[in-house]
Amino acid sequence: KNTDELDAKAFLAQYNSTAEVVFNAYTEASWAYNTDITEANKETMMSAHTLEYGLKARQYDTTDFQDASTKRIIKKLSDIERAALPSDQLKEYNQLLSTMETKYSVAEVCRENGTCHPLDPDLQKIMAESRDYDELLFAWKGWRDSAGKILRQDYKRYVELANKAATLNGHTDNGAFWRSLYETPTFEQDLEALWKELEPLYLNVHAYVRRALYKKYGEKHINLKGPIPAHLLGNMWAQTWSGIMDLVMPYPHATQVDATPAMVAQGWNPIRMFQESDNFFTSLGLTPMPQEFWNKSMLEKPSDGRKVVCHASAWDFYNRKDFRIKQCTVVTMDDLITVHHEMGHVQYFLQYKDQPVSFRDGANPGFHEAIGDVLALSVSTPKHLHSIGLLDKVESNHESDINFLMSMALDKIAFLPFGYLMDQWRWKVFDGRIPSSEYNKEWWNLRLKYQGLCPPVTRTEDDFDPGAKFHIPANVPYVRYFVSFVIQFQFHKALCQAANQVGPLHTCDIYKSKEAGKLLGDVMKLGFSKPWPEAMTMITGQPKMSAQPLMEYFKLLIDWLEEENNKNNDIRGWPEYDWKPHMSN
Ligand SMILES: O=C(CCC(O)(O)[C@H](Cc1ccccc1)NC(=O)c1ccccc1)N[C@@H](Cc1ccccc1)C(=O)O
Ligand SMILES: [Zn+2]
Repeated sequence: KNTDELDAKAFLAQYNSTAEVVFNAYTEASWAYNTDITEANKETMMSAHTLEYGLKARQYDTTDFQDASTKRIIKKLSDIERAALPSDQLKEYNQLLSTMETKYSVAEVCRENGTCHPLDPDLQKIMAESRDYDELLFAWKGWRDSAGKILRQDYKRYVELANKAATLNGHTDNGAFWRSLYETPTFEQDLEALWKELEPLYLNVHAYVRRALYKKYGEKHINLKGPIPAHLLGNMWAQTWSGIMDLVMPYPHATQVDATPAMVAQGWNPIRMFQESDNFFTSLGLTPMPQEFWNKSMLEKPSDGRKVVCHASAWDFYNRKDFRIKQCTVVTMDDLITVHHEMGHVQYFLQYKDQPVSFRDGANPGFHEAIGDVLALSVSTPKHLHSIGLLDKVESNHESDINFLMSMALDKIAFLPFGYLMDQWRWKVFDGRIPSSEYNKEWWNLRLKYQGLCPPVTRTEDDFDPGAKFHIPANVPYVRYFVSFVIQFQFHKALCQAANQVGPLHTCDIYKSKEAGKLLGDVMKLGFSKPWPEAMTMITGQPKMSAQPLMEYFKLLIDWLEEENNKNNDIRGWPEYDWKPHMSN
C-alpha cells in the first residue's frame, strides 16, 4: 500500500483535471439523450475513467495522512460503483437503465376514441383537476398499465446487477451503498424516530382529508374508518395533495392561497417563472444564473414532436460555466415551486463550482434537495405572493392562517410517508426481504401502512406499480426527499432568525436578506468537503436532523386539526384496513 501523501496529492490533481473533461463529455452525451430520446447514449468512457482512477485510489493507505480532504477524496474515489462490473454486465446494466427511463418517458394512455395522453402535461392535469371518480381511475390505472407493468422484468435484472456492483465495492447490497452516502451509522434509526414524531401530524391531516373526500365522493367510495383510494388525492402518486385544496379548504370565504389563476391571467410563461426565482436568489446576494443557463436550458416541453425525459432535473456540466435545467414547465403555482426546487440545485452547483470535482455534491443528498424548497417556503407566503402581484388581497387573521397552513400541509405533511416508504420498499428489494414475486403486494402493504391508501382497483403481480414512479426506473434514490422535507424547516427557521424576521415561522419571508443568503451560501460552498453534521451545525448551531422546526411551523394547524377531527368524531388511522372501495365495472 502506498503511504506517500505527496504522491497521493499529485494523483488527485491529475484525477481532478481529467475528471472535468470526462465528466463534461459524459454529461453532454447524457443531455443529448435526455433532450432527444432517439439518441443512443455513451456511458462506457465514464466508467473507464472511474475504473482507472478508482483502482489507483485503492492503492493508498491514508491512515497516517494529515490532509483530511485528501483522505476524504481517496475514500470517495475508491467506491467505483457500476464500473466494478465485468464489461459485459456493465453494458447490460447501462442498457437496462436507458431502456427503463425511455419506456417510462414515452409511455402514454389512450382513450377508446384513439386520443393518447402523455404523463406531462395531460395525465398530471387530469389527476390534479378532475373531480370525476371514473375519469381519475382511467388516468390512474392507464398510467400503471402503460408505464409500470412493462418495467417489471427489466427492474428484476437491474436489481441483480445493481446488487452485484454494490457487493464488488464492499457493500452488503445496493441499498446499503445508497445509505452509506449519508455517512451516518444510526441513519435508519434516526429516520424511524423522525417518522414516529411526525406520524401523528400525518394521521390528523389524513383523517381531515378523508372526511372532505367522503363529502365529495360518498360512502360507496370512502370509508371513514378505512384507507383512502389512492387516485383521489390530486396527484398521480398521492405524494402531494395540494391539487385537492378546493375540496379541503377549511374556510372557503377567507383568503385564497392559489396563485395559479393570477399567473395565467397575467400571462406568465416558463421564462418568467425562472426569472422570478432567479430574482429571489439574487435578492439574498446569491449568484445569478449565467447567460449560458438561459441559452442552453430546456424550460418547456419541445413542440417539435421530439421525445424528451420530461421529469425535471438540474445539470452540472463540470466545466464551472455550463449549468442547465430541463423541465417541461406548465404555468401553475405547483410548477413555480418546482422551478425554485430546480434552481436550488443550480445555485448549489454555482456555489461549489471551485471545489475539486469529488466535492461538487451536496453535504448529503437531502441538502441538495432542500435548498430550493427553503426559498419556496418564503415565496409561498401570502405576503410574498401579494408582493409579486399573484394574490390580490392578504388578510392576517386566524381563518386565512389556517387556510394557508392547510395548503402547505397538503404538500409538506402529506409527502412525509411517501418520502419515507419509497426506499423502504427498495431497500427491502435490494436486501432480498422483498422477492420479485411480491414486488406489488409489498408495495401496497407499505402504501397502506404509511400513507393509509388503498388501490381503487384490484392489483396483482401482473402489475408493477412502483415502476410507475419516475425514480424507480430512473434509479434515483428517494429518502433524500424525506430528509429534505425535515431539514428544510430547520434551515428555514435558522435563515429567518438570521434575517431578523419576527412573528410565527409560517409567516416568515427571507426575501432580500443578505444575512440569510450568506449563511446558506457559505454552507453550499462547502459542497461535500465536510461531513454533513458540520454543515448542519453551520446553519442551525447543532449537528442533528430535527422535526421540531417543522412542528413549530405547523403548530396552529396541528391544534386546529386535533380539535376539528375530535368535533367530527373522526378516528386517526384506518383500522378497517381491508375495506375496498366499490368497483363499478
Ligand atoms: O423528483 C423531484 C424533482 C427532480 C429532482 O430535481 O429532484 C431531480 C431528480 C433526478 C432526475 C434525473 C436524474 C437524477 C435525479 N434531481 C436533480 O436534478 C439533481 C439532484 C441532485 C443534484 C443535481 C441534480 N422531486 C420529487 C420529490 C418532491 C420534491 C419537492 C416537491 C414535491 C416532490 C418528486 O417529484 O417526486
Ligand atoms: Zn431535486
